[in-house]
Amino acid sequence: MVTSSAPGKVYLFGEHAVVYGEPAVPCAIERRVHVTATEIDEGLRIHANDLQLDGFTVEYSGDGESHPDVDVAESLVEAGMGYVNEAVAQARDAADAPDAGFEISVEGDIPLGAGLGSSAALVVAAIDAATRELGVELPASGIADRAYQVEHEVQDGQASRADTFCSAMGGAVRVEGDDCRRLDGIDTLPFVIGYDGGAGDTGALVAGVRDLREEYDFAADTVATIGDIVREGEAVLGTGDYERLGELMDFNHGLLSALGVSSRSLDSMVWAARDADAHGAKLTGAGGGGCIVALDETDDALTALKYTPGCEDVFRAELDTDGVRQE
Ligand SMILES: Nc1ncnc2c1ncn2[C@@H]1O[C@H](COP(=O)(O)OP(=O)(O)OP(=O)(O)O)[C@@H](O)[C@H]1O
Ligand SMILES: C[C@@](O)(CCO)CC(=O)[O-]
Ligand SMILES: [Mg+2]
Repeated sequence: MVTSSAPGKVYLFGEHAVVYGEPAVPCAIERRVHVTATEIDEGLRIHANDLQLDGFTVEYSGDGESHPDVDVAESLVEAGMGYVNEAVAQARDAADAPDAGFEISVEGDIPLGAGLGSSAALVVAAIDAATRELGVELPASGIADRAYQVEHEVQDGQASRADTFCSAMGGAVRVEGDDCRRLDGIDTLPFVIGYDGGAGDTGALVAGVRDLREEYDFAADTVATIGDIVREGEAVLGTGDYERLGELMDFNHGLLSALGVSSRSLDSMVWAARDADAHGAKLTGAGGGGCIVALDETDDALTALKYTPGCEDVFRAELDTDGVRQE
């Protein structure tokens, strides 16, 4: 039996534009998904107690046609099964053990579908735990690569390497197409996260941006401008100039909003943080609902968000310099 964990992330800059080859800077945060893998004779049995609806938890067999006997949206179940099935397939491939059976248990403290990269953390931790259980130790970069294949597959070809690379490596990273690297010397950033309790449909949101980009040259320019913000931002990152970083985050949020991926609750959390004198604030991840990230080393944005209608949870998220690890 092996347990591995991997962190979620926030985007300092660059989500959505990264899908079109612009750079992005995601940062791992100290919120993790833990996956325990135990080799069994055959098949795949999954325990996912976080996949809850109306008090039901989901347990299912990943093989065959059987679906869990609970009242959960089919799409949720399919996605959940897809991530674990494909992660296990990657582990079997890496260990050259095509028939290995697994019992997999998943638990985490990353809200699902909220822009904090729970799917990437799940896939990265699952590949690490399952390969180790089979006696194979992959380097973090190898896990990142395989985890990307899984997200790409499950999300119908609409995934960048950003979430999976960040979760596998930890820290602040820079991703531009296939070029992925860790940014050295960034140990701390004062992230405050506001969560509206909702979720966005990543596939639909990415498709919406793609359509706008195809329809309007100025939407394509907007995506390219996000790339300019990222290039400016990465130059500022090492200096610790939070004032300028925040200004660039604000600009990035405005452009994401123009691309149609913000929402009323995300906007009101962003404004609550700004009104409380955060250096800057923006949505993180696919958008549509879920989380915003603000930069503030005082408790002011934290307190303001606590009293913001539509904000269900607010917490500080330390930058996690550790990526995937065995527990
Ligand atoms: N702890 C968990 N247990 C079971 N399934 C999980 C868990 N965490 C994530 N998942 C799977 O990942 C899906 C969420 O992935 P999705 O990409 O939609 O959102 P996200 O990764 O949280 O946010 P984003 O990709 O915008 O950063 C869930 O619906 C579920 O299938
Ligand atoms: C919206 C997006 O840029 C980030 C989702 O966390 C999609 C991706 O990069 O795969
Ligand atoms: Mg995801």
